[in-house]
Amino acid sequence: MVMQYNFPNIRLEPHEVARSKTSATISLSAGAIVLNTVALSTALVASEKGRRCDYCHAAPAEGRRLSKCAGCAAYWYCGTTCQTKQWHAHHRKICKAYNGFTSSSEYQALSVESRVDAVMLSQLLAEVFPHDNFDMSAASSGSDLASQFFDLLKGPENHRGAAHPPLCRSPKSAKVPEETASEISSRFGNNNFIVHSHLTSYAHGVFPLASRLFNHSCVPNCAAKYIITPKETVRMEVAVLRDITPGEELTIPYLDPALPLETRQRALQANYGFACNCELCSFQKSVKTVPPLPADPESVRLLHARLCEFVTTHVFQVDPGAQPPSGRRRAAFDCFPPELYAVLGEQFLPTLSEEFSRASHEGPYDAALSHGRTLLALYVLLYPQNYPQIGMHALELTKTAWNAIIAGEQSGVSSGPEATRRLEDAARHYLELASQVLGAYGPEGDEGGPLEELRVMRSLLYE
Ligand SMILES: C[S@@+](CC[C@H](N)C(=O)[O-])C[C@H]1O[C@@H](n2cnc3c(N)ncnc32)[C@H](O)[C@@H]1O
Repeated sequence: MVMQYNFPNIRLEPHEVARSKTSATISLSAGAIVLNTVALSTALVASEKGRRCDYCHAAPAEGRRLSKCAGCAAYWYCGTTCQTKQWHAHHRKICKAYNGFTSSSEYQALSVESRVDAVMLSQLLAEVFPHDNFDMSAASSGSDLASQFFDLLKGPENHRGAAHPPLCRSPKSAKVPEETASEISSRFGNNNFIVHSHLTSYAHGVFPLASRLFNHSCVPNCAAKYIITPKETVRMEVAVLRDITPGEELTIPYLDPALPLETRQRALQANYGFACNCELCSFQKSVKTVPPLPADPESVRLLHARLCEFVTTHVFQVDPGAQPPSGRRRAAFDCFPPELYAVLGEQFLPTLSEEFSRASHEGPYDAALSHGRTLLALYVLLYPQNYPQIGMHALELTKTAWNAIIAGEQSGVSSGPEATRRLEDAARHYLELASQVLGAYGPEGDEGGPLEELRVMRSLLYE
């Protein structure tokens, strides 16, 4: 049966290599939500167990505690509503076996990430076949999430007949036939999302509609975010990052676009079976040799300064007061000068990020602001317009500039009103960028978070 998908403002269309793609049918503005969908199954990562409700993912309010399942003592809930819903959805088929399963050698042999997937696959099987009849034709012929799941493409590794992860099943539940487990598992790896709040990952989730609709690009024009509502299952919203014209394909990133080219290509090939040819990959592939970073600090400083200057000229005004760029992103890749190729090296971004993080916590603040400014330039170059990581980093820079002002005042060794004014200008400049980017991405995840922090910073800097 050919499934029909109808949505306002977007349309599924044939794609030459990816089976299908989703395109806009009307003009869309940055911030528009093109999909709002629920998960078929989710599983918290180990570090979040007991810190969030296993059903709705809400963290308990201050002074409140989660209560644990009396059967396995391994699932935690914010109340009986969530516990009952989870019990009927899948936990009744897993509870009695859970502890034996997680202490088994098969489970212990898995990587941390694969353990989460093994639990999620077990939950998903319980959910798709609530009566243990394992009738795949019935499960795939409806119009619900389960049938949408069966309409997904299989992952590349499963075409080679890879084994499915071990399954958790309570002794009284019927054993899942191998063929069924393999069939479901074959759509698992490449249709699996990392669920996050304020860009910190906390769970894995299967969202069949989102998987069905969106292809990958390392220069995506959309991004997924997650909406946590107490007593309900988590929802995914797909937000448009920039203005879109009718007919444009809508894409999301399957991985972090700022990862090194080789890492991205390897992961996309292994997990999804394709070679990415987006404009970022094409540009990075055209750079045949990435030179090592210069050894002497003065040359490194010059490299940072040139990167900031280049990005300011072509993409985004990194510093307040500079002339805004007139070019566009595409042109930035076309004219990226070989003298800057060293910044594309695998270690440049992680090292810079670490240096910024350390100095912004421990000081000195001028070093933090200097590293953070170069990191902003690199993010703006590598990530697409309004990508949420740019906004989060701009917010960190705002706070760092503010902390530098306060530290100067408190120590009594402030370097004068001119230096304070420059810091205030910088803080306001970063605040405006953070507001634009995070405003387009919109509310998501746990309560509070970056939008609340932006509100606080705005009142400190303008009131
Ligand atoms: C989650 S699905 C995306 C939806 C898919 N196009 C469909 O028709 O169901 C992921 C699969 O789509 C294909 N795909 C996604 N992005 C692609 C891209 N940029 N280039 C080529 N194939 C892609 C790959 O086969 C991948 O395993």
